[in-house]
Amino acid sequence: MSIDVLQPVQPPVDGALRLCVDNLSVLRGGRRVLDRVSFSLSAGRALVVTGPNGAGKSTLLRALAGLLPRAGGSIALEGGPPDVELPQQAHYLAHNDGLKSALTIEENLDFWARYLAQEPDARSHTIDAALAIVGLGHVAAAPFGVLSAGQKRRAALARLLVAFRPLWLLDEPLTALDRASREKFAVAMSDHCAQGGLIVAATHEPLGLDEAASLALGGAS
Ligand SMILES: Nc1ncnc2c1ncn2[C@@H]1O[C@H](COP(=O)(O)OP(=O)(O)OP(=O)(O)O)[C@@H](O)[C@H]1O
Repeated sequence: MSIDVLQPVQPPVDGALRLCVDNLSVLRGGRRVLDRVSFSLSAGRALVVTGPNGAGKSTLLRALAGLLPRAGGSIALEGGPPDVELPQQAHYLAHNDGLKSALTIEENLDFWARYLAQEPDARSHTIDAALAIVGLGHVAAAPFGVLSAGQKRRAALARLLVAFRPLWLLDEPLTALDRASREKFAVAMSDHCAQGGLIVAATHEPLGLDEAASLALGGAS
């Protein structure tokens, strides 16, 4: 199978990255869902985005991932390679797991690792290592489609590990995870931050990170 590859991402200078969101406004269906949202996040830090249903958490993540246009304001990942766009420096984990039902978990992760065209980087995990971290080594050869809901989410989280991207954008990452899996993923998130990564996570539940900053969005619908 031949696949188009994204531009390789050079590892950022540790500690130099900073996500800066300034007066961000986003419309959905003509309605201003995000109105002049501002925050900044340094390398090594995590931001937990909270708010009631409809507050705009997914909208914020999609805008950061470059999937929704801005109605105003700016988004910048400062300190990274100037010729690489922000979405190519990010992993975006949506509600959808982003894996193919008919492919095995190994095949899915192999696709993502090659698609993301990672240069050799000590911060990327092998597929075996990523599966071990999320506790799916025993079902590596099973089609993604036959997994349980929690196993599917764990496979989606393994996708974050097989190619290093400094910025993780996570929409309800803990959905369907049992307690042990949540604890393991909390360790993976801490490790990512310790490596100079940044995390923006929308969640209704505690992420298990001790020192995460928080951003509360208002306005339910
Ligand atoms: N394609 C769309 N067209 C019109 N309105 C939309 C569209 N997508 C989302 N919205 C609206 O935008 C608002 C924000 O939705 P969003 O999914 O960002 O909320 P959320 O905070 O992530 O909610 P939840 O906690 O339920 O996941 C909601 O009122 C939603 O109905």
